[in-house]
Amino acid sequence: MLFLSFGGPEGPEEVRPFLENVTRGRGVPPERLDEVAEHYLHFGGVSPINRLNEDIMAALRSELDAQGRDLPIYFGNRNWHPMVEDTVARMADDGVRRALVFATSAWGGYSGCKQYHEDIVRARESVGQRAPELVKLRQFFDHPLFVGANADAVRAAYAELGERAEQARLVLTAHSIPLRADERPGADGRPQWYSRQVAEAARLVAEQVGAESYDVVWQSRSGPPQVPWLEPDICDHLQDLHAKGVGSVVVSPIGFVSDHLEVVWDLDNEAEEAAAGLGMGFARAATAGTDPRFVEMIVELIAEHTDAAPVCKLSELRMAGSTVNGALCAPGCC
Ligand SMILES: CC1=C(CCC(=O)O)c2cc3nc(cc4[nH]c(cc5[nH]c(cc1n2)c(C)c5CCC(=O)O)c(CCC(=O)O)c4C)C(CCC(=O)O)=C3C
Ligand SMILES: [Fe+2]
Repeated sequence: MLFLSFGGPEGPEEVRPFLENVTRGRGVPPERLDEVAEHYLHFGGVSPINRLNEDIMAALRSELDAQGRDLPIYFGNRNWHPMVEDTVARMADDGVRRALVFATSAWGGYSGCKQYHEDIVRARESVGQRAPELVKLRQFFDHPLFVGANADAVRAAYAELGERAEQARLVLTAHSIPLRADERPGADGRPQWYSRQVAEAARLVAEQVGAESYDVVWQSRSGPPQVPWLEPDICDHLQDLHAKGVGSVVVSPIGFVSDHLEVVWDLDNEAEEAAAGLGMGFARAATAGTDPRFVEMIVELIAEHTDAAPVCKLSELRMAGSTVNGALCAPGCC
C-alpha cells in the first residue's frame, strides 16, 4: 500500500521551500506565508506530521503482521520528501503492479480528496508505463472507529477539566476552506460536501459522548481577507461563548487525523491562549492518529478491497473518495 500524506519540513531551511510547494498557484498572500513560517519555526522548523505518520505506519505494520497480511507499506507526500513521485518510482522498481492508497484525510472536497487524486495522477505520469495501478481507499469521516476514537478523546478531555467539566461546552473544529470551494453541489444536488461531512462527524461524536449541544467551528484560514471562508473561526467563537457566560470548553480537532501543526500551534497555542485570556477552562481532545482504533480502521478500509469486508459507516452521507488511478470521485465531491 501507499501511505499518502501532506508532508512537512524537517528543519528551518526547509520551511520556505515547503510552503512554496503547498501554496503554488493557490493565491495565498505573502504575509500569511510569513506567519505560517513563524509557526513552523517555533518547532525548530520541524513539522510534527512526519513522525506522526511514521508512528501510524509502524503501528499499521505490526497490525498487518499480526494478521499475517504480507502487505508492504510505502510512504509518499504531496508537498515534501519523500515525494510521492519518488515513492511511486521506487514501487515500480520493486515490481509493484497494484497498490491501495491510504490518504491521510477523512474528508471529501478539494484539499482532502481531489488533491490526493491529482497527486496519484502526477506520480503515475512521472513514472510512465511502469507505474502501478493505484486504488485510493475511501473517505472515513463517519467510520465507527474514527468516530469512536474521537469520542473517547473528548471524554478524556472532559475528565481533564475536573470540576470545570460540568458546564463545559463541546467545540469541534476543522480546517476552514473558502466558501466557494465548499459550495459545489454534491451528488444529491445539495452543496457543501466538506462542511456537511464535518458537521456529520461532529454530530456523531457529540451523540456518542452524550453532549446535548455543541458547536462546529473552523480554524487556520488563509487566503486574502476579502475572500469569505467557513466561519466562525475558533478564536472568535471562544469570545462569543465567553460573552454568553460559558466558563470552559472541550476542543475536539475532528478535522485533523493527528497532531498536525494546525493542532499544536493554532489550537494548543493560539486558541488555548485566547481561552486563558478570557479566563476560560480549556482542554484539547486528542486526535485519532494516536488511538489503536485508527490503525484498526485503516486495516478495515484495506479489507473492504482485499476481502470484500463490509463497509462500516455511521452516516447516511454517500460514500466517496475511492477511485482508480486518480479518476475523479462522485460528482460534487471534489
Ligand atoms: C481541508 C484542509 C485540510 C484537512 C484535510 C487534510 O488533512 O488533507 C488541510 C490539512 C493540512 N494543511 C496543512 C498545512 C498547510 N495548509 C495550507 C493551506 C491550506 N489548507 C487548506 C485546507 C486544508 N488543509 C486550504 C484551503 C489552504 C489554502 C491554500 C489552498 O487553497 O490550498 C498551508 C499554507 C499556508 C496557509 O495558508 O496556512 C499549509 C502549510 C497540513 C500539514 C500540517 C503540518 O505540517 O503538520 C495539513 C495536514
Ligand atoms: Fe473526492
